[in-house]
Amino acid sequence: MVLESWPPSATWAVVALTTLYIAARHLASRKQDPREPPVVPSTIPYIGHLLGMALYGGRYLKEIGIRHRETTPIFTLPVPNSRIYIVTDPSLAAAVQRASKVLSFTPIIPEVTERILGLDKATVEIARKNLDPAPGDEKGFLFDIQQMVYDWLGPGDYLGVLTAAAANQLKAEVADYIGALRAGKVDATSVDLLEWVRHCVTVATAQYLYGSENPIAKDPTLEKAFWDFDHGLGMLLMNIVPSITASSAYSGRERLVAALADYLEAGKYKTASKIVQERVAIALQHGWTLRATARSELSFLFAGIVNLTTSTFWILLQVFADPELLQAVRSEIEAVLTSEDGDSAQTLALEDLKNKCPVLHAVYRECLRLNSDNNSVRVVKEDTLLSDRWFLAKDCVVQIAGGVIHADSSIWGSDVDTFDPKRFLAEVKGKERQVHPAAFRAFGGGKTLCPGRHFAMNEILSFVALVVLQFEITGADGGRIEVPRKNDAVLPVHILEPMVPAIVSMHPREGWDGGRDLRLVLKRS
Ligand code: HEM
Repeated sequence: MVLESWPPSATWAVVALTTLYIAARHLASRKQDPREPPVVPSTIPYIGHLLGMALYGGRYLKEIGIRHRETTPIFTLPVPNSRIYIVTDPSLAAAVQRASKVLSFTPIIPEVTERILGLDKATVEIARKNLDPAPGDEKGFLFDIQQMVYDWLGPGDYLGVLTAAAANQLKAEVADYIGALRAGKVDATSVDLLEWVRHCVTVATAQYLYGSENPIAKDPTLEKAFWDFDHGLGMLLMNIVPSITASSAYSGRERLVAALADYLEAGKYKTASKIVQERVAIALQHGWTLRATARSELSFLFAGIVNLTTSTFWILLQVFADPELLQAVRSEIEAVLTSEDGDSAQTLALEDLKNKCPVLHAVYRECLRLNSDNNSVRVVKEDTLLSDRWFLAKDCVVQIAGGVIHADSSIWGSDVDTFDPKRFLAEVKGKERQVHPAAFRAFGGGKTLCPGRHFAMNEILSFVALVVLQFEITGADGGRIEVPRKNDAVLPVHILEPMVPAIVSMHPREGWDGGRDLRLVLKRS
């Protein structure tokens, strides 16, 4: 009888597959604990969310987040053998940040860096040691290096030293470019603004961090290698035969690592910035080889370049796209320029950009809000009840969805998708804060808050001021600049890039300085 009904009819096959599908979907969307955050099932059980993230990047998560944020501040995405808990509410984000003992980023750092930087097994073992030491315990490499970077880049004398070095290096890059424009060596009417900012920031950062012997100064083709590496990070992270599936990123990384390794082995780091010298010293104390240290230094170069580049690009584009805004920002900057009688230079005190240019500062904040879809990631080290309410299972992942929070109209207003620096003006002018402090997520938050944020602001404001003072920028045809949409269909590893290149016309602003030089100092004397 059984054989008589074989093979099964198409109807039976459909019924069986449908039943299987419903059962799988039901199983995948079951809560592990009644207090677990609401589960959002995927169309394809178990792997659907992973596929969605792989295909649509950060936009996938953002769309789900925006759909569910009004009903719950946190939800669960089931994935094979684990769960991803997505937090979309600033108060709950702050609670995640406070629970840093049980919700921690550090356990994932060794594996992420192994994949992205291509660390060898022995070095990963060193990186795994004493990640979160209790007081009195031996401290591991990651703990020591993070502590040092947070201390040195925090407010203090060294921050001033590095800011002055970076600003003067950028000034030199801009001066070189003005020279090339005046000599007719470059086409002023067709400039890819992001490419231009990338070039200035990459060359300047390599120089102020690694000195004049830095690998990019010695071999300018490494600049392209750097951006190839950056654009393939998502694939490197997946780590499926990266030399084939992420070939440009892989070969860019390996070329940079080889050049940095030669630089370190030749002792040239002794002419680098003090912070780089200290980083190398810490790596050596913990038993890293110089060749492995080259990989860690690539990560520092990356941290110093990528977010700074795209943030500066958006700020310049938005300022020059709006004549009134340009006028406001330019007047503020010109108002803080000083010069003594008979002085052959005007002085720009970098501190004044931060404290006396509220519109510039507000544009900076608004561009970061609009273009940062950053996710802060934590691993659940033990079963946890977040805010006494939400059950989070051990070994699962929590993500604070910056892209969702930055696009939340209940926080930022109904014009949330529009560029409007005014929303930050009151805050910058020191009036009462209108939004939860954890709602601004461009620098992450809690224990992983970006250590470079003070420095980044100083450097970006200086670079923008240099360009606003010295250039006229219009659309390529001489008309108004069109601001392209951001490309959010990528893994949001840094401030998002535009969907299409912004091609502009860039001319030196003649006569603005009365023939005087521009001197950059930290503070007015
Ligand atoms: C606008 C510019 C910048 C933005 C938006 C930015 C943003 C971020 C973000 C979102 C993180 C991860 C935080 C998290 O996971 O919660 C981070 C980490 C980091 N940033 Fe920045 N960053 C900027 C500039 C810089 C600069 C200029 C430097 C250094 C010169 C720097 C150094 C670092 C370092 C070293 C880390 C890793 C910290 C760790 O080890 O935990 N950043 N940054």
